[in-house]
Amino acid sequence: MTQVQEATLPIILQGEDVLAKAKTGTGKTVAFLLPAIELLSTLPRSPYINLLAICPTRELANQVAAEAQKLLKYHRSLGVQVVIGGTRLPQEQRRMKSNPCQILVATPGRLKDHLENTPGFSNRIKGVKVLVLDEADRLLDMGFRRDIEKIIACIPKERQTLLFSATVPAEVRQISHVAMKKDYKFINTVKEGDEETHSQVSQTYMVAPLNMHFSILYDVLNKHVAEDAEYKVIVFCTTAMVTKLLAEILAQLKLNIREIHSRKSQSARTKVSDEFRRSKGLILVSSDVSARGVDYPDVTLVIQAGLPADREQYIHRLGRTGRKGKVGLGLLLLAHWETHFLSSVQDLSVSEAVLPSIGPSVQAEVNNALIRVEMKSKESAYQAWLGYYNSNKTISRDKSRLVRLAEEFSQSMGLPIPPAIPRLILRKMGLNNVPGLRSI
Ligand SMILES: Nc1ncnc2c1ncn2[C@@H]1O[C@H](COP(=O)(O)OP(=O)(O)OP(=O)(O)O)[C@@H](O)[C@H]1O
Repeated sequence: MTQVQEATLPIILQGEDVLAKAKTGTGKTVAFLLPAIELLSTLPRSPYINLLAICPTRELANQVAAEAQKLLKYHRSLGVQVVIGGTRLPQEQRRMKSNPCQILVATPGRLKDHLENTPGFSNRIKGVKVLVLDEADRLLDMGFRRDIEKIIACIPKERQTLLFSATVPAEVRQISHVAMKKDYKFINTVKEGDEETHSQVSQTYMVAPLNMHFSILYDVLNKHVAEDAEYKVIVFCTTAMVTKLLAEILAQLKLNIREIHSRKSQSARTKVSDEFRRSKGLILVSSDVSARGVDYPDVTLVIQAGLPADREQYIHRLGRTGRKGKVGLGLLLLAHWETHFLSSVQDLSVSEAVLPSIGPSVQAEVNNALIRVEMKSKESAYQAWLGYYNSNKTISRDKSRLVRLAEEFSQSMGLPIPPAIPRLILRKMGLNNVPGLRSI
């Protein structure tokens, strides 16, 4: 057993509610599935759902269901099903009807959909004995909280609840009563004074002007690919559309690129995710859909380009490497005006790396690649970039500066004039009438 499994197993088996914090890649999934399955194996067979596990992303839900499937090898009478957004609802409804399983793994939106639209589902869910919130802090933050509260209102109060994450900010402990009994047990396997990240992962950051970022990324990736024949890299970007843009640029530069984000169809996401799990010699350019929980073995390098949403997201993204005690590398690439983020990770061992000197040939290659990338991708990336930084409290305070920075980003894509943005979108972002932005 891993440390978190050893620490939580006896307590969960006693029927207690548990909030557990353990570093990334240390086996939290088995830690909640194993005792939950043990409990289920003692229940009489019924058409009810007895274990409900909720995950913040579709890839993670698929992975947790696959892990459960493995653990059910010696419990043939138990079954697991997964319900996630982006797939056909009627298909899931038919599957649940023809083969009602006791274990359901779900993403919050689709689960709510079934509660509202699938006949008999709200009754089946009344059988829940164990509720798991995987990546609990994410599920309880503002983006998901309402859905989670609605779902919790539909399942029995008399149940066991398990919350797991690698990060448990103080606010999460305060609001955990939303899901758990007051006398829940908090199990923290990250020792006092120890970092929340792994010491075998070397963390560095670089600070450079935006117009150098694409060249730096290309240079760093090129060197890494040359140094490690078994390379397997994830490059995290701020938004889906910036992810798409970077994937297109790097693919033009002949790197072996795959792309994953919320604007891809779910079948494309699943295909890329499965391929990346199995393969080496690949670079996955990703939005935060891969930030948490997904277990891709042997990732050699994690790059975070631009400001991470917060400290927690930084830790989870970095945690895609260095899993199960393996070594790994992490690089955070920021512009000068993003360096305030560094204070939120100052207790982690993140050290500054020297900027690579970018030769004229690399610069020329990147410029050529930028010319070949479609205008539409650049326009969408610019708009998404503006939206992302506009939602960042520190940066959006000064709107005229925000517009200037967005113009820098646009120039870094080789555009002499920033693209125009639909008026409605500017209004939604609260940026209508801000000088320097063009609207259509
Ligand atoms: N007892 C064990 N011995 C060996 N390997 C294990 C053990 N338990 C789990 N694993 C494996 O360790 C890997 C990481 O586990 P898992 O994905 O559950 O980590 P995690 O702690 O949930 O990570 P994250 O915080 O990123 O979600 C998986 O490949 C899993 O199969």
